[in-house]
Amino acid sequence: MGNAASAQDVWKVYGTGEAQVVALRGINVAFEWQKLTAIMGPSGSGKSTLMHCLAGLDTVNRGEVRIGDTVLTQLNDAGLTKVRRDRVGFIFQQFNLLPTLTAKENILLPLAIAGRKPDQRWFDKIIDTVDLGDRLSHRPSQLSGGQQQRVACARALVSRPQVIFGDEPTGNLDSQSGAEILRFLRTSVRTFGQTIIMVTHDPNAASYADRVVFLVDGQIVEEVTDPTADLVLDTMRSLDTRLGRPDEPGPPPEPR
Ligand SMILES: Nc1ncnc2c1ncn2[C@@H]1O[C@H](COP(=O)(O)OP(=O)(O)OP(=O)(O)O)[C@@H](O)[C@H]1O
Repeated sequence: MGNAASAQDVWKVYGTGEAQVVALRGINVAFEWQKLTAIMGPSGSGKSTLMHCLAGLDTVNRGEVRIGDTVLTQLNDAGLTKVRRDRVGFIFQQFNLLPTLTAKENILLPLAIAGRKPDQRWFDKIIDTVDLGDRLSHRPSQLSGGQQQRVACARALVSRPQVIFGDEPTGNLDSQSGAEILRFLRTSVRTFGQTIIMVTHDPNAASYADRVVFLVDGQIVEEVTDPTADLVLDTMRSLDTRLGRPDEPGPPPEPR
């Protein structure tokens, strides 16, 4: 059944002339269905850029990005909007909840925007799993950071997207709240068959993943499966002493 998401020879360049930054240099990577995959790498290595390109939040200069069988890089803006609305979910470091809406309204907002009706049984199951039953009528300001992120996780899951993208989903949380979110993400994958791709700086967070891919300077240089935090940490350390920017950066990307 193919892959949940993939990038083939993807290049991303920001700016022009002196200010030009090549953020992605010919990325080839595929993400399996029903797996939790972490993307790691040093600051500035291109993790967020890769995630944004995979999720259709940003365009690429060259190469092909797919969600399922759909080639995102062939879609126009309207097509990309539809993919983002109907087929992917997002969890951000800053939670990104609307302050004037209750937890329940925030969770149901993506469905409301898409004009879809919530499946009550599925909604109840998610609320039960994130343990928010007694907080549904609270506004974000009345919730702790961990509770707000659980609302954001429920919001991402409620529409049953093909892929959920997380950008440092535990980056703003203390270790206990972070662990709750990570356990929840893993449960979503194992129990509900969700596919999740998350960017993280944290070896402990990455250890919850089925697989970790490592970026250095816009290239995928390593990956590990069934990682432990120690293995992730060792791999991160070994990256520091390996591949810097290649002498031959390859053909310059053609602007789209
Ligand atoms: N909008 C932009 N304009 C110009 N350069 C950008 C832009 N966004 C990112 N970059 C550059 O692209 C490179 C990759 O950035 P990106 O944010 O993807 O890295 P990252 O690995 O997610 O970093 P971090 O871990 O610090 O968040 C960096 O050199 C960054 O400065």
